[in-house]
Amino acid sequence: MTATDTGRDALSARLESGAQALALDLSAAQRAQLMDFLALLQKWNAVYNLTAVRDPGEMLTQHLLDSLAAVAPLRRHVHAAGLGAGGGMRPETVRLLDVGSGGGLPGVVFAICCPEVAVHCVDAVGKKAAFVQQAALTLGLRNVHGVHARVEALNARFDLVSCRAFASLPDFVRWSRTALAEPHGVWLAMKGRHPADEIAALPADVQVFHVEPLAVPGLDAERCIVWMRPAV
Ligand SMILES: C[S@@+](CC[C@H](N)C(=O)[O-])C[C@H]1O[C@@H](n2cnc3c(N)ncnc32)[C@H](O)[C@@H]1O
Repeated sequence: MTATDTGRDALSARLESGAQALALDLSAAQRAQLMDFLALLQKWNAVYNLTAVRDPGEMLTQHLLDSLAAVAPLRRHVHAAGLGAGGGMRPETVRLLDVGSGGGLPGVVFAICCPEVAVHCVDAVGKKAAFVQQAALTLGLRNVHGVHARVEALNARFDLVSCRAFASLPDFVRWSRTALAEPHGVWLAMKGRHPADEIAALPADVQVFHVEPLAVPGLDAERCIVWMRPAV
């Protein structure tokens, strides 16, 4: 066994215990894809400028586990809203747009954990979208698409529009509004501490229907999801 194998085994054990702490049901194949995605982020970070985090253990906590913390809430929403195969109301594939996805966070993690969701990772920087496209090919993820565009320029519509470390809530909803399928579409914004000021600055036609606290295993920091929808 090489030192690289040992490192991967240790990270893999941390991923498994993190998933357990999040009560996340992941198959062995999904855990392997997450580890392979982490390896791709590490390998190509210098070329594509994907993240300021360089240490693999830090990448695991700050990127993978942080994104994984939002998976159970995403699965719950997809199920409760009757989206996705077998959901009855809208049996076709669920469409999610991850705005300012960078190296595919959280979009690629969502796609690995939720195969019924077609994830489009949009970024204004071409090489980041190219990395996501390449990662999708390498990992065999047919439900991931890397899109090089500014979100404001998109014409397509999505059932869910997510972001992480992207912009203030008012800018996020303003720039992505035309990409949200109405009336059922929702925004899922991953944030640090409860962003009361940003919520207060939202336009009147956007309603926050839930601010959901998240606990990231191994991270002593506040995290939440701000769930929003168009106000009727
Ligand atoms: C701080 S990074 C966050 C990347 C990733 N979501 C993460 O959590 O690591 C913000 C990303 O938003 C992208 N971006 C900024 N403005 C954008 C726009 N109008 N449309 C699409 N992407 C944009 C940037 O290129 C950058 O990759």
